[in-house]
Amino acid sequence: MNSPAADPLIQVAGLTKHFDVSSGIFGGYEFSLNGLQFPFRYDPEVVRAVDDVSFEIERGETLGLVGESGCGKSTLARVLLQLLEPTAGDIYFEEENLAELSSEALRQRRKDIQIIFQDPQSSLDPRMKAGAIIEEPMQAHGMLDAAGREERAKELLESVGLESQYYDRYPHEFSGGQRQRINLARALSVDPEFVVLDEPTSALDVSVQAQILNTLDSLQAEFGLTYLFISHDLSVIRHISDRVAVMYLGELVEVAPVEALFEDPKHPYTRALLSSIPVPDPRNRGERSVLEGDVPSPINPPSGCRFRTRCPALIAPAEHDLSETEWESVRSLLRAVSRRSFDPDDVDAGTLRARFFDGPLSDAHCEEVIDQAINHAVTGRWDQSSSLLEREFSQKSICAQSNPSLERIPTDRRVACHRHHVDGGDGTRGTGGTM
Ligand SMILES: Nc1ncnc2c1ncn2[C@@H]1O[C@H](COP(=O)(O)OP(=O)(O)OP(=O)(O)O)[C@@H](O)[C@H]1O
Repeated sequence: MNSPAADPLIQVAGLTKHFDVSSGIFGGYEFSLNGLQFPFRYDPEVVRAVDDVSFEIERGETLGLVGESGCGKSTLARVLLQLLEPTAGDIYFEEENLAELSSEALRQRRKDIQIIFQDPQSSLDPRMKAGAIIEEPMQAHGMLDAAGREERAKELLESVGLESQYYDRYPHEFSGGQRQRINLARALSVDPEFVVLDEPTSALDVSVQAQILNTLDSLQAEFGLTYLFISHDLSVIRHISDRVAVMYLGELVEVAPVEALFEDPKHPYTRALLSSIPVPDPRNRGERSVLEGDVPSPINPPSGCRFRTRCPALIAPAEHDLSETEWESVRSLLRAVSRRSFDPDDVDAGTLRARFFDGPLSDAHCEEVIDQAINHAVTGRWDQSSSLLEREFSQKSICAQSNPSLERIPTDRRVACHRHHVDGGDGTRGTGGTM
């Protein structure tokens, strides 16, 4: 961590979770018999779900965690909750390293960390009444006697916006929003310090969502709770968070106070995410999204910056002598070829070139490469075209050569982007234009 938080409740250092998904019973192993190599080699396939993630959560704050589906948010939450063992890294709770606790101390600590899942239905046992559901964790931790637990369960029902007489009702007698409130009461029953909310409102109607978010706000104040709020819904994240961590392909790319992040996103991925929020303007019907292409596989993520294959701000290779406008045109061609976004039957080399470039490039080598790449593309040789562009341009960019770490930039945030790790930190130095 670059700089410790004022009063961190949770500190996460270099947290990593990889899943071995090698197929077959011998997946992940290489055989050798009497020094001879087995004729088949099974390369381990590893999903890099969470990779070297470090952050802290201050006591009493809500840290929002946002990112596209599959970027590792839920895995991170499960590792934090000790539901999954980390591959590497440490989690400190009130400065205690959870990995170093005895099993009894860890059992006690588990009480302090609770989770609320997305689907309020499946997490409630249909055969149990609300009261018993809320009391179950207290019983497991030996808290209070039966009468004390009942009293506490009834108080909690009221704290979460229900009525104490609901104590004897079964889950099917409640609406989706009410069931999520019962989950909240159950999580709060053991008096936790930290609650992970994993898409807690995604399965609910919009009007119910807002009510639950308001309840979460008041519960935080009443019980002094610290939240990690996971969502892919940026408007929910903006409503609830004090700070926001943006995750892409297993890594954190930006961590910033909520308003700073929404008003002035620094990482190109954050910018792309924010610009894909639908604009509620009837004249502007386009749901503008600059998030082009698919998320690469976490089994084989791109070298260097993992966002570089979709990044509209890829930095020009230092060895090329291109103007900003020229590099922008090269970048557009790179993205168009990798997305195969034109039909080779409908376009000849001259027309395609004119779509991206005003005239010949000032760098003779680049000019030659672009010519070849365009010729490959218009004859349907997509792979040759994209590997040539990848080799001559993308791979030579610093973005492909080293993975930018999450560094504090001269504002109030941390960003993992080479563009911001330069003097001034405004991300505009060097060839490549502004983002
Ligand atoms: N048990 C597992 N075994 C193998 N791969 C897994 C396992 N759990 C998650 N993954 C993979 O890890 C990556 C991260 O998944 P995760 O569910 O953490 O992402 P997420 O951001 O929470 O996505 P979503 O918003 O869709 O829930 C994905 O590629 C997923 O397929």
